[in-house]
Amino acid sequence: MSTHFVIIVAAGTGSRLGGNLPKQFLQLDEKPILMHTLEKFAASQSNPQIVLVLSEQMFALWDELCKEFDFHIPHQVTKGGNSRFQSVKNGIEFIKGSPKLSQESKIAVHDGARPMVSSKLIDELYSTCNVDKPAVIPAVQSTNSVRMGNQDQNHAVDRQMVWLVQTPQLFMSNLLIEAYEQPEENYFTDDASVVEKLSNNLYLLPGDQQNLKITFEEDIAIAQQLFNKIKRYL
Ligand SMILES: Nc1ccn([C@@H]2O[C@H](COP(=O)(O)OP(=O)(O)OP(=O)(O)O)[C@@H](O)[C@H]2O)c(=O)n1
Ligand SMILES: C[C@](O)(CO)[C@H](O)COP(=O)(O)O
Repeated sequence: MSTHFVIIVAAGTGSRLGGNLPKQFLQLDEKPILMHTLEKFAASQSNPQIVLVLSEQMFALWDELCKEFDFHIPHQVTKGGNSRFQSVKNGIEFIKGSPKLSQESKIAVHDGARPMVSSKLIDELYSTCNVDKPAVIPAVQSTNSVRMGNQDQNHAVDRQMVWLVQTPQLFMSNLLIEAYEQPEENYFTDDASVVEKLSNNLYLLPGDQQNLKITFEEDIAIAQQLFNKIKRYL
């Protein structure tokens, strides 16, 4: 059976949230956000090898947190870059050194700042990705009406045609590796936009409204409410 991988990018500074520590190290439901994210992959049936991309300055902090929270999920750490693109690229370079990488391997790329991802969604994504669907992207539709343009000039668009993209994004290894060989562009805001240059075969799989990205301070409060709700049903 071939080995699959996930690159969890967590080398950002969290400038929109602010504070002394990057958001992925802040606590949610009594442990650092990033630990929730890794736990979801470890609990999935896909059970990918986890490559965690951290800013080099945060290596020591992460080690301390793992000891403090008795966190033992197996993972390998590599250093991040100055942009999300560069951090993913470093994660790919790390995987390229693995003897377990093969043509059949699937590589997911996930934001460390999305701790609410479900193991069910992770498994759906890994099992949908194959040679015929080499790029599988979770996405949800807008519950708001959508307009395109600027403040002065804008027009309504059919919201059925608009998809809000999430992570983890799943790729056959050779496609992702080749896509990340191209130079970085400003419009590369996710991995689908990088892969799009090589392939227009991007499949959208229904994502999950709860799979929110912690971006602003209020997102932590929303995520905590979701955790509380989940625990009430356990
Ligand atoms: N140089 C970077 C920038 C971002 N990321 C990661 O990419 C994910 C999505 O990025 P975002 O939510 O924008 O995080 P930040 O860049 O940290 O936030 P901000 O844009 O507010 O500074 C995060 O898990 C973040 O840690 C990364 O690994 N390396
Ligand atoms: C990758 C991503 O989460 C997909 O929605 C998103 O593009 C990241 O954007 P950010 O501005 O780097 O948070």
